[in-house]
Amino acid sequence: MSTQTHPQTHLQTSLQASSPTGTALPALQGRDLVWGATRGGAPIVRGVSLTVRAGATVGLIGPNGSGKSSLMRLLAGVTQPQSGEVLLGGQPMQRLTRRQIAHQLALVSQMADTQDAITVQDAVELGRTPWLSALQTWSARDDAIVEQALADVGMAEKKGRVWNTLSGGERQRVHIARALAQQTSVLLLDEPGNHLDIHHQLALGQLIHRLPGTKVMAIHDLNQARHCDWLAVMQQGRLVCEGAPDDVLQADLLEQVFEVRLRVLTDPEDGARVLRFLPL
Ligand SMILES: Nc1ncnc2c1ncn2[C@@H]1O[C@H](COP(=O)(O)OP(=O)(O)OP(=O)(O)O)[C@@H](O)[C@H]1O
Repeated sequence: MSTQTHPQTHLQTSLQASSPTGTALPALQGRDLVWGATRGGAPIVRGVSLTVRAGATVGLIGPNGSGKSSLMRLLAGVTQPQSGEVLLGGQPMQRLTRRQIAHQLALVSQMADTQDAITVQDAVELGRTPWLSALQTWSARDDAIVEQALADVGMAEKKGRVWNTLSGGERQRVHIARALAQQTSVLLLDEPGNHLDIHHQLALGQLIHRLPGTKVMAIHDLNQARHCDWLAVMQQGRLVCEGAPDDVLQADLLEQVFEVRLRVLTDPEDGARVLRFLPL
């Protein structure tokens, strides 16, 4: 597979471009998205187009402040682009109701918090809200889905705990459980490993990759990003490169985008490649 670099970037133009789309309808698509122009300044998201194939796990990488979270919020329909559009399952998002969006897409955002004195169980049950109505009231199936989501993130034993007594990592796991309970075909995760200890980071990585459906996650750990099917690289509000992880995570790109020097090591035990980063 090849990488695709984008016209705005100074990065070297890539090999032949291959579409991440395949033949199926993309699960999620951003078209020429622009957002967040400050007075007299450049927009924060600057003409980003990204196609996410159904069933793919896409990693969004880039330095601090490059616009990953801003792009995630646009793709989730939480903020509206100043120009461009987002298509969800082929449908322009602006024509969908909040409930229709919530049936298809869940977002785990960074720094989401609440002051409400809710329990872990209450927080995860919120994930079922889009599916409830006067005709569709809470059922045993909803209980089972919530229970499974709590178990998936290892929070079942703490389901009675009150939100403000939880640690940062526990809160993050509850956010993820709430999104899992929403049972959508598209899951957007903004730095899901944030606050998690190494055990829970690995467990979460395995869980995310086991989950069916389409996943887009902003991620800082480039060794973990290698497990995605596709990587998209943000720099100064632009998507500057995308492709298969091993094609994207090359020394020249890492030097230009992250200002680090790459060394690739091999684990003598299983032959796995490990990326090591050094200052330039
Ligand atoms: N609502 C806002 N108003 C003004 N500036 C904003 C707003 N949201 C984001 N920014 C700015 O836009 C830039 C991109 O922010 P964003 O959070 O999207 O980056 P990021 O790539 O997710 O960063 P990080 O890796 O640090 O989480 C940053 O300089 C940030 O300060």
